[in-house]
Amino acid sequence: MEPVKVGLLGLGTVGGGTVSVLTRNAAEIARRAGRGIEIAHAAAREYKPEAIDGIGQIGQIGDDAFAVVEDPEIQIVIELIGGYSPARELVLKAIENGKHVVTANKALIAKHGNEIFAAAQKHGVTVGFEAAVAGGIPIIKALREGLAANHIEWIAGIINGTGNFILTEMRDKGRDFADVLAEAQALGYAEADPTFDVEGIDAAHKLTILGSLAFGIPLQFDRCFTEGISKIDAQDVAYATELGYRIKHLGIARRSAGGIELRVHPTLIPERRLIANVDGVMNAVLVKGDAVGPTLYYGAGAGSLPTASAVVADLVDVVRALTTDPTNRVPHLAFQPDELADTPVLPIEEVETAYYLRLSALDKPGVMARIASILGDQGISIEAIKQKEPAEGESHVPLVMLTHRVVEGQMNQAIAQIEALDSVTEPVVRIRMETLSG
Ligand SMILES: NC(=O)C1=CN([C@@H]2O[C@H](COP(=O)(O)OP(=O)(O)OC[C@H]3O[C@@H](n4cnc5c(N)ncnc54)[C@H](O)[C@@H]3O)[C@@H](O)[C@H]2O)C=CC1
Ligand SMILES: N[C@@H](CC=O)C(=O)O
Ligand code: NA
Repeated sequence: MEPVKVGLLGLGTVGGGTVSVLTRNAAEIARRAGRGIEIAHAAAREYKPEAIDGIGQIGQIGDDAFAVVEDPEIQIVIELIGGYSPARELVLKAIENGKHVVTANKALIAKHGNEIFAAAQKHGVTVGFEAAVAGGIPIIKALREGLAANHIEWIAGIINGTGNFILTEMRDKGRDFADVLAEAQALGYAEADPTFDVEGIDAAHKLTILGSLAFGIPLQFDRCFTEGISKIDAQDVAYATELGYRIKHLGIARRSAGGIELRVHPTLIPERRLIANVDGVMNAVLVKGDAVGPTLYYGAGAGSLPTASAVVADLVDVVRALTTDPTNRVPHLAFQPDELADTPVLPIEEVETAYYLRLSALDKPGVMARIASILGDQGISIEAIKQKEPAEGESHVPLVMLTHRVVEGQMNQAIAQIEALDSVTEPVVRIRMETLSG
């Protein structure tokens, strides 16, 4: 049989890796897919030909991405340019032209996925996006297929490689934030705009997708609570370590009584937990299903070849299904499109969790009692408290506390009252704790 002709948009970190993987493993991939796969037409504004193994295998390379999606020879378009626009227009045009799409673009799927999947359904084509979440880890496949029997209770994941790389290097080697970020950029891990990595936006894109796959709800990126790693203080990393915890940037999607929690934020995790020991660019996703129990998926969350592994896996899936009836294909969001639920996504004020608090209070009688009574009035009980040594010549002492679970709205009120005390001069630092198994 003739090889399938695919079009490739973007020849950067992931695009280049995709060309390399398709070249080096061509024979095995063809044995799996049932046909050879040929990159007949590629487009990139910029690329380094010398850095891409197999570049010579590409039929035609130009700089006009729309020429690829309009090319009648192309059956499948791989979108690896990133960003919202023109990626959205290119993908919609490819779909309208009856082409299947594979993309690594989580920003695009999280924000425009509902529109894109509806268009794909209308035109009988598939959009693969395995590379969009946790890089090379086949987590989308696991949720859509491997765990299809389960009522999913929660998901918790380290889903940004750049952020995890930064936190790990800072903790283990005492390196500077900006210096590690520059290295992550040089290694091709970071987003075009690295604030997406460090402010949690990239993780929120990915969690939005995971939440929809797990709970069968439409994609709602705007409802995902998002806090990044840029404000994590070295003091808190050290205090957390003393208390037996690691600080990781976690995405949590969880069913609770009132709705669904979708939140990404720095999180204290007991250091004995496997996920607390996932370091560097590695990602890990924990999924708890009612039948299977907890499951854990681990692998490289970013980088050229690991991400290309997921892109090419999607490509193989699409090629295998080219001749099947579109209605028999695995649904994009794991649930049939007309079976998506309108379960609300909860505002963060309604989420219940435990907290690490650090505050700086004047070292005089009665202050601690006042703070304890504010917390008590909000129904917040303290599990552990440590008073640290004040810095030389300082009249304020750092107080570190771990609380039991409380609804965030109540914690907000307690923190506002504590910060209003004359004896407390700096904002209270609050880091949420991982309490899923509790
Ligand atoms: N780098 C990584 O480790 C991972 C990246 N991703 C996603 O993969 C996608 C690609 O990322 P990277 O390869 O890292 O980006 P990159 O910046 O290395 O490469 C982007 C490529 O697209 C080209 N391009 C951009 N706009 C274009 C346009 N309008 N027309 C034609 N060419 C255009 C650039 O010239 C370049 O060749 C993004 O959506 C990113 O979020 C997903 C998982 C991991
Ligand atoms: N910038 C992202 C790339 C992969 O999705 C990350 O660092 O995780
Ligand atoms: Na993946």
